[in-house]
Amino acid sequence: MSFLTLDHVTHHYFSKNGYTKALEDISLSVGEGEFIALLGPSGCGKSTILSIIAGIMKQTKGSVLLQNEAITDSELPIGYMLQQDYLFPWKTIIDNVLIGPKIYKKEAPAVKEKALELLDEVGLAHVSDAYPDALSGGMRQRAALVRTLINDPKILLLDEPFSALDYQTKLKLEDLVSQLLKTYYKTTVLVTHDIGEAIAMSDRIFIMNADPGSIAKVFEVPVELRNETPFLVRRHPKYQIIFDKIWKELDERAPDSEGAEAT
Ligand SMILES: Nc1ncnc2c1ncn2[C@@H]1O[C@H](COP(=O)(O)OP(=O)(O)OP(=O)(O)O)[C@@H](O)[C@H]1O
Repeated sequence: MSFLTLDHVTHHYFSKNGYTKALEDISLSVGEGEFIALLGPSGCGKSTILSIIAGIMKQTKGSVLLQNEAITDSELPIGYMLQQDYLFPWKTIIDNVLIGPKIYKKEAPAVKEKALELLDEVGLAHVSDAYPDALSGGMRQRAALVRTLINDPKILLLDEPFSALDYQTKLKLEDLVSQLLKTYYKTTVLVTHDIGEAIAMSDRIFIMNADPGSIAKVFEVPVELRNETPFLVRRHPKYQIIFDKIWKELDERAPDSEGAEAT
């Protein structure tokens, strides 16, 4: 059964520069606990999809359903993790993590205990009383992840969350995030430009067309890869096969590709 459904979603932007058809008839469904990735050329509407799922903006046409019902904002069903961590510099890590429960009046000793437990799981227990500027980029992103998870979102939206990190930190964080999301059985939509990251973390990968944004192709990541950690996926013999197929699909869609010019 579908947990998250986009049903014939179309979105048009109207601005002083005119009118942009950002998304055209997007239909996709994500199962509970499934991890999907959206890959596609710049401007194909990946972030627009996330904003619509998050309820930050309303689609022009179509519907977004959670367990077959329209999403309401009453119970914090969506968690968002972005390239920037947006931690408040004047608050300690634990207080940053507890912002959601505070806003939603769900502060309780048990929630703080859970927050400390999650910080421990991501290796940040020792800096719970530190301020964000004392932490490295990778540590800050881990804190941002805990800040999202403490609200127990039904869906997690990851918008290029590792793209500002150095390569080694990024690989380590992919492993940690992947393991944590599997443990908590979170349904996740990742937007990335990194094919390797999409393969390493996802169950299925949606390749998008631009102008207007639409789903071009869906790749299922082989089950043998899904059972590995993201770091080890990259060493699996099947990794290069799926990487090459996705590369070819994206290359055909790149604005300066020979394939695109030939059509
Ligand atoms: N606020 C806006 N007003 C007008 N047009 C917009 C707005 N936001 C996005 N667009 C346009 O909608 C289309 C989709 O944009 P979107 O940012 O969702 O793409 P994307 O795939 O996330 O791009 P990138 O990979 O570069 O982040 C683009 O043509 C973009 O120029």
